[in-house]
Amino acid sequence: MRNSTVQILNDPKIIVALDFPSQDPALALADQLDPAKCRLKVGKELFTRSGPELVKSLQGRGFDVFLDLKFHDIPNTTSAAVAAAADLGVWMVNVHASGGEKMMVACRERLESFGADKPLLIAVTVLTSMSDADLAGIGITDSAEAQVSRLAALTRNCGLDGVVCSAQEAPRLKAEQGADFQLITPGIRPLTADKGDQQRIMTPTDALKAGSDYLVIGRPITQASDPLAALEAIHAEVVSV
Ligand SMILES: O=c1ccn([C@@H]2O[C@H](COP(=O)(O)O)[C@@H](O)[C@H]2O)c(=O)[nH]1
Repeated sequence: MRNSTVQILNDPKIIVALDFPSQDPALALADQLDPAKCRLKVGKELFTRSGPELVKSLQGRGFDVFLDLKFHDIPNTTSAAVAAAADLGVWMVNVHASGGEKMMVACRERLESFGADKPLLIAVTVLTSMSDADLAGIGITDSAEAQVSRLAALTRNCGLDGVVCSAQEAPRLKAEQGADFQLITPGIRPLTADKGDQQRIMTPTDALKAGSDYLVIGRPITQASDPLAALEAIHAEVVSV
């Protein structure tokens, strides 16, 4: 069962991406962090190495976990995968919106049996590492903003809780899909941080002002010389937005 205590008491907006190669550095960082100030994201590398046990270890430390495996497969396979994530008691799980309507509806329906313990189900629109030119390279001639808008509308019509998008798209999506449709935004970069491979970026404060519900932040925290200080600085910046 999901630990909902933290969620009831408060609603941390920062999700720290634990993009580490193994369990030890991930837990070492988690042990410095406060579940009242952040949630944690487990992605493909860490989950492939350390799996459900690592998720359980993080939950045992009081953290809500976003399992960011971006499932993209046929409806039967993907819905079984999100049910497996729900069995793990994660707070949030995701699929790719480009998997289409039948896949997303199958996932939502499969989670209904989990009742109040079901995780939030969200869909990735256009990866924040992609520009308009990158989209053209895969045959999508619309802008990233237009493609995100189209996939967000599809996601909402399928009854999911929200999308992963860039904070740059947040004002348009809030206007089109409503305030309750959750926007989870990676590509967050404090002014002094390296952009790295991200294309559609925004600062933490600007992202919240634009309408982001949750900020996914990895390297600006995990690669900082003092990760705890980096998180504290971002937390202090956004707590009053
Ligand atoms: O569109 C997307 C979807 C997921 N991500 C993930 O978020 C973090 C971002 O990490 P940074 O180090 O802050 O760039 C990472 O785990 C990605 O897999 C994304 O960036 N964009």
